[in-house]
Amino acid sequence: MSKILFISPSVQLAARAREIIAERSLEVEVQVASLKESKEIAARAVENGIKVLISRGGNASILQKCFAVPVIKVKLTSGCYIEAFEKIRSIEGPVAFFSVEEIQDNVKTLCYLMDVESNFYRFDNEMAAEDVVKKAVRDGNVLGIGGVVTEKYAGLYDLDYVTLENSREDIEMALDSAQQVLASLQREEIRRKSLQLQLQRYEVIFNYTHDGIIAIDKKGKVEVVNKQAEKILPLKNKPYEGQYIENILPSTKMHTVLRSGEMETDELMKVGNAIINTNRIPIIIDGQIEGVVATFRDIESIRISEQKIRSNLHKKGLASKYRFTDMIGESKAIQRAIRIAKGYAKNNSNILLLGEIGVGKEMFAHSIHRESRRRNMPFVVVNCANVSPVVLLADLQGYEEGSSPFGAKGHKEGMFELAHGGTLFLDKIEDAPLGVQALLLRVLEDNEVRRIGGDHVIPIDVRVIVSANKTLTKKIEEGTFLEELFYAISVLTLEIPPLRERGDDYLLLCSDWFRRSFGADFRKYEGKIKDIEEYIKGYTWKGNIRQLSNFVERVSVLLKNDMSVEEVVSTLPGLAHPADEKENVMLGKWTRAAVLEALSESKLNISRAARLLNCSRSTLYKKMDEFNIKITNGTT
Ligand SMILES: Nc1ncnc2c1ncn2[C@@H]1O[C@H](COP(=O)(O)OP(=O)(O)OP(=O)(O)O)[C@@H](O)[C@H]1O
Repeated sequence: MSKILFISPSVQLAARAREIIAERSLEVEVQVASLKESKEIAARAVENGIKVLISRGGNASILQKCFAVPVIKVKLTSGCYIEAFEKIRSIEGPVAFFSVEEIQDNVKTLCYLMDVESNFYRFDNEMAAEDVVKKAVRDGNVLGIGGVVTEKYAGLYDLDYVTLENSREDIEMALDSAQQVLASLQREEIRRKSLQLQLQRYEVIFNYTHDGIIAIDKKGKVEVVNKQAEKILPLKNKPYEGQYIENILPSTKMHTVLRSGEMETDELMKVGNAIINTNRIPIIIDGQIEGVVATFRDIESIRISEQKIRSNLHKKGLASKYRFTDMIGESKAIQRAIRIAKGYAKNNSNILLLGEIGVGKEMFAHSIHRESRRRNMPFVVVNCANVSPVVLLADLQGYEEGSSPFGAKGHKEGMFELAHGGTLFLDKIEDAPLGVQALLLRVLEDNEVRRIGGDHVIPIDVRVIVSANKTLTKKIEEGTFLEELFYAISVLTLEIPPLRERGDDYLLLCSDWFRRSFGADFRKYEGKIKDIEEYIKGYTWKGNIRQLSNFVERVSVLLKNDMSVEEVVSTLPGLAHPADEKENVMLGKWTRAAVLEALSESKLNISRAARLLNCSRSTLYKKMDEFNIKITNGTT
């Protein structure tokens, strides 16, 4: 549909315009209309989507006054007067020029040079047109020159008349201008729409983010407040926009950032019962502070919703059970392993955990998952030892209806599918049969899995952590473990030290397990337990963690059966030579996230947070300073 309408006051002009439009294959509609009709026609056209109007003389002036759309005028250039001046030369007496706008100066100059007595009459509507013609006749003019409106009245009052017609160039110029105006309007429209889209997008983000947001201008007046900010903060004096920030949030610190221009991030504060994390960011344009935007996050509620997700996963048995803080051990060896594991947790590559039986490989896998970005997604454990290849394949791949290798009914999701988005822990990978190894290699390479009997592949996003003992290398040499699979799973490798290399950690483990084993009765047996602990202090534990846990269990049973300490110690098999040296160096325990979590859990109570982190208040203050964690008393 055409977007340009040419409203012509004369039939002749319309015919010429149509000719040019057809020649140049333009999309322009042409209509002939008198001064009276043109307004109505234009109104309808604009309603139907016309974006640009073209017209001439009085019509054009009226349309310009009445409509917001651009109106392009077909101008009467000096060339239009050639015919008129030919005629003037052949007559005697004054000549009347009729026009809506001022007659061009060069026409007046020509009259002067040709010694023509000329009178100029202007009008701006139909009635005025008749009046000016009557006046011209009364004034004794012998010839009238003008457009089609006055032509009609010249005939009526018997005035000889020359109708001015536009040249081809005049029409072409108007058509070109109209095309250019339309093109720029359309460009503007596209820009406007994309701006609107962007604005709407920001509005949605602004109102549906979990963060509260407040923006103030350079005078400290509130520009916007989102819904979350209202929920999180005790704001006063609605409506907020246009008010000084202090009026709606008296203890705000946004104006200090407005003065300093320095951003303040991750400040913690207590608002009512909630712990809020705040960022205050100055908006700086060309070196000038133009305002401040502050974001607020209720960490308590985030923690609660994360807990909800985790508890759902727990219900399904797909959540990790341990985190690094559950790990007992202060030896250099275990702390080094924990530090490396925490580094691996941030990465997304597959991990190989190497270590003897019961050194805590599975506990490390759980903790790595818990520390990783995938923490709220499933953690799935698959034991590769002592399981038949058929069962293991069916467990990993899943099967479609009617394809169960055991004739079971229905379909089953495979472990890879269950672990989607999270972590799959393959325990004792060295025992995986070759067929299973081949499947694992395929899945790890392609990131997709196909159920047994399935006809389509399922894309998966899973991080794989595997555990193995030292026999893995031997199996690769023997050819019973695929070398390619080893490379795929061992991008990051962590060797977990055996308990005998962890100094006095066995004592810490014992003491923790005794507490758990005796529970509420601990106080009753505390004396005897202390004696046992004193006794084993002089020895080095030669067994692994599992043996130590069995030892604690046995001692607990014996003590509960009223055996004396002497009797109990006589049955201690795992103890050997006295420890040569004590290793008790704390390393790598501190992360910003751990400090924030402890502060959040303790509701910003420094003493409680320090207890949670197992350190003194002054150490905690030092660490908060190091990690740039500030606690303020205000609300923002
Ligand atoms: N540092 C630790 N602190 C507290 N408990 C631990 C620690 N390391 C291991 N344990 C406990 O010891 C037991 C054995 O740990 P885990 O199952 O993680 O070892 P593993 O190396 O995976 O054993 P396996 O070789 O038999 O698969 C678990 O009950 C675990 O909770």
